Amino acid sequence: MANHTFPDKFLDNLAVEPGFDKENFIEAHASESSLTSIRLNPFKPSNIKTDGQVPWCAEGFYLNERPSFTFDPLFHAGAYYVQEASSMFISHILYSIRTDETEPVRVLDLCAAPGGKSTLLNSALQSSDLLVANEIIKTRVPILTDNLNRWGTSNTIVTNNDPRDFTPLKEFFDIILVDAPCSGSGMFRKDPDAMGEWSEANVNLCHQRQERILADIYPSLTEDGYLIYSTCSYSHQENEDILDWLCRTFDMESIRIPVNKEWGVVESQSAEAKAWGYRFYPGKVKGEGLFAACLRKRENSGQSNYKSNAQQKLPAKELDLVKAYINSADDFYLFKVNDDWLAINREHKESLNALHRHLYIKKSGVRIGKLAGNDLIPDHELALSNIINKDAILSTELNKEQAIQYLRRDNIDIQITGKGWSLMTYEGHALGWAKLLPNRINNYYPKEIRIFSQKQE
Ligand SMILES: C[S@@+](CC[C@H](N)C(=O)[O-])C[C@H]1O[C@@H](n2cnc3c(N)ncnc32)[C@H](O)[C@@H]1O
Repeated sequence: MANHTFPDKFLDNLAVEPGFDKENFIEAHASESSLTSIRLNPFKPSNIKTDGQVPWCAEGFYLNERPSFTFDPLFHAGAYYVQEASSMFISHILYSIRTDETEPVRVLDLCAAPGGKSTLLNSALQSSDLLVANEIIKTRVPILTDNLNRWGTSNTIVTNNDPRDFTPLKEFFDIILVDAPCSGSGMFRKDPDAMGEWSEANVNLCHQRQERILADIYPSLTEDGYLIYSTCSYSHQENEDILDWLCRTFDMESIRIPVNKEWGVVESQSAEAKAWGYRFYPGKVKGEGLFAACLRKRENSGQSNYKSNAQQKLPAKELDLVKAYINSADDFYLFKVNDDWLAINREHKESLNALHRHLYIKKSGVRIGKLAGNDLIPDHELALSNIINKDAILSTELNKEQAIQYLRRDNIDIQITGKGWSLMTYEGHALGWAKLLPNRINNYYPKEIRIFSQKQE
């Protein structure tokens, strides 16, 4: 950080913000030490050693050293996600606003890739709740689906759409997270080179884009639904000014979120509407820069009809074959896309059909696989999912070295026991599939996500 200086006007602009401590902020950015934090997957319990809890997230933990995540099979199994600690505050907001968990909700994460906040939200949801994770940029969709596949839940749909494509889905989502594209100053400590790209002109452009995104998505929020807005920028224009614009343009009320004083989070209020915002400054919090706020919609955008009679006729024999691979199969809506069988929690069938009419769906629930005669060619998504019926399937437990060989798609040094499709597991967590043959193992770990690096960091 020593060779980087803050952009002109950046610190002057920040100096007027409540709770901003210039010296402390500069010192935090000058320090060489970087924070590493992970969030454990509640659906894949593990014994990962951690070094202290992230105060605002029960599943968030700091690590004193940054290990080589690439060479940790548990990372590939989805036992945890590597996430910056401040971001985890979004789940604190979700828990604060959601007082009745028996009432299912539809949640949209509009700007979702690479999926940090999608997996965070998903951890706080039940299978009867639906999470739609959307990413506008096509090339960023695969990383989002990979991360959600690793998380393993079956109540998630991934879409690849512009925010404006959601406008016709009137009153569809009960909770929308807009983790908006922003000028990124909150990441200066992690990525000092970003300082060179910062400018007031870009902050203004970001502000305009944020307004556009929010205007497009607003009709799809239900009356009394919650909008969670966040950025990793410190700029007033992208934060409190956006809250004022929302309250001026729409009928929305600000929601105050309880924060513990010891967390170091600064509560701010916008100038006009006095809407609450939560500012995270490195040096004050153990995390990077973040702004987050929550508002409730108080008007109705005119309901659309989402009832659908769409029904696929599915061959009963095939259906039975597929069901054998799923736990509590009757809880799922099974359907086919081309030759692939997929499963999503039964409650989400209508939502899926409604979304299908407006959006490009890239993932829905869990892809089970293809049938070839009486055999299932199982999909990688099924291996990582928490709906797989492990009793019906052969498993091969690997040690760390063998797991790395498997994740690289190398030959695995192992005595073969059994025959046919086998889950390859590490510490009991599935990594993917292999086919066991009498004298060799065919490694089916997906090529695109294999470990490419030869050297352990
Ligand atoms: C801050 S990042 C999201 C990080 C993500 N929520 C997470 O926690 O992993 C913002 C995302 O917005 C997307 N984006 C860029 N322009 C956009 C636009 N005009 N509308 C919607 N999303 C946009 C970017 O591709 C990026 O994935």
